[in-house]
Amino acid sequence: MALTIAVDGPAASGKGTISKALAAHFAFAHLDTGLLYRAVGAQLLQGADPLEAARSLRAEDIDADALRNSAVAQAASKVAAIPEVRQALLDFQRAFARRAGGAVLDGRDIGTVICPEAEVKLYVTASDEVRAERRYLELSAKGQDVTPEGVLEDLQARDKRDSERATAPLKAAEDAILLDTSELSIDDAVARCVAAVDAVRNAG
Ligand SMILES: Nc1ncnc2c1ncn2[C@@H]1O[C@H](COP(=O)(O)OP(=O)(O)O)[C@@H](O)[C@H]1O
Ligand SMILES: Nc1ccn([C@@H]2O[C@H](COP(=O)(O)OP(=O)(O)O)[C@@H](O)[C@H]2O)c(=O)n1
Repeated sequence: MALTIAVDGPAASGKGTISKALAAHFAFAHLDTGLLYRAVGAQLLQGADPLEAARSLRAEDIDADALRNSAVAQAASKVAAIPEVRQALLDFQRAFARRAGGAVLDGRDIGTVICPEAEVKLYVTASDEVRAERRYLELSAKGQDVTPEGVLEDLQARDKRDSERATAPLKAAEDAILLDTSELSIDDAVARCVAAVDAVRNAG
């Protein structure tokens, strides 16, 4: 049974890790929608007009590794507050969600705006300190010049901007399953999500 799985949550909560694992487990396609906003944010940093950048974005041009740093993340959350930018990225995400073989999308507004009809919605959280520690370890392992305090500030500033914006703010859909991963290993978090998806598949 092909499903759409929507995975939302704040920065570095583990939603990408869970989404990738769900896609591999169920042989569904996966879209990290944050990369779309990061790609537009990176172009803003190079002086481009964000709306032009969003309209001309080609998914195949996105270089994920080059986009995973704090400067691009901040720029992403700024362009993400522009309603026309979100609108320009909407059709691509909706088309992806309807793929015949099943799809997992992760972001901020997947369960609320992009795929309100998704059969499974997960909202992944973890405490600020845990998320900052994980992101700090991730970025410093890649050789980036980051401090734990700087990473915590980056996450909190983005979460505030993402939650308070008027268009498609970060929030759990009313019918989302909430998962706090603060005290869960990756394997345990993924196992719970697989079980949640299986419950829907078996009921359907
Ligand atoms: N349950 C977990 N326990 C420990 N580390 C985790 C867990 N989930 C994710 N991570 C790690 O935390 C970092 C951020 O996870 P990621 O999935 O990229 O978050 P998000 O997509 O929400 O930004 C990654 O380095 C990832 O390996
Ligand atoms: N569906 C989405 C996905 C990301 N975003 C924005 O893009 C930024 C980067 O998203 P991301 O998912 O790559 O960030 P992390 O959670 O991985 O740190 C977020 O802070 C949001 O501002 C969004 O507004 N809507």
